[in-house]
Amino acid sequence: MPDTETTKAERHELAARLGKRPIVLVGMMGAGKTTVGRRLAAKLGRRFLDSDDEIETAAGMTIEEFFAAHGEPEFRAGEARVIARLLKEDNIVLATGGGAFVNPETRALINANAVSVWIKAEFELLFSRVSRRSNRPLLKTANPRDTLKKLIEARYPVYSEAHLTVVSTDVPQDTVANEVIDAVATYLKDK
Ligand SMILES: Nc1ncnc2c1ncn2[C@@H]1O[C@H](COP(=O)(O)OP(=O)(O)O)[C@@H](O)[C@H]1O
Ligand SMILES: O=C(O)C1=C[C@@H](OP(=O)(O)O)[C@@H](O)[C@H](O)C1
Ligand SMILES: [Mg+2]
Repeated sequence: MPDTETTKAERHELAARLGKRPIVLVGMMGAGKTTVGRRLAAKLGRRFLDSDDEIETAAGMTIEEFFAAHGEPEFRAGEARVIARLLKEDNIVLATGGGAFVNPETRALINANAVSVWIKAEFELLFSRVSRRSNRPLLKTANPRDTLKKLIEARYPVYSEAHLTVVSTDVPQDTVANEVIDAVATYLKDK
């Protein structure tokens, strides 16, 4: 979408309706939460935060190293704490790690304090993206395709509790970011 006067005006209106409330992106690994979130924040003049980045900085190690050193339960506890803290920030776009919204307390906190958006992508697209890099410890199994399928089955009902869903097909991240803006604007108009 070109950065026309109309879209600028629409973004202004969106900002007014949204106030300082965070926009939080949820969904499967590889959906594009981090890349789209960064783009979205730039478009809206908001600060971009990523729960995985915060954990990496606080722990002084990568997510992969964290899983290896401390295991998944400790990662999930840290993730929940980090997100609760970040949700107190104003004017942010927060990209969560794919498992964060599965935690019922985190999910309730996000939905009470932010506008949540499920970035939804179909299996083959997700798989092609996550298999390009090997930094997702949950997929280090004998059959990563099967693991990803099972995670999708288990998590889709949970992600559907987000306020909004934006389907990400194989289009540029900029397009997906604009679709999120449109979806949030429509949602807030109905409120
Ligand atoms: N719309 C898009 N078009 C092309 N590549 C994308 C798009 N969204 C994400 N990607 C790529 O897919 C991979 C996973 O994206 P990422 O933002 O890390 O997803 P998530 O944070 O949801 O796991 C990255 O290599 C990223 O560059
Ligand atoms: O789906 C998951 O449980 C995870 C997703 C990852 O984040 P992205 O969704 O940003 O890849 C990261 O938090 C960790 O590897 C666990
Ligand atoms: Mg991410």
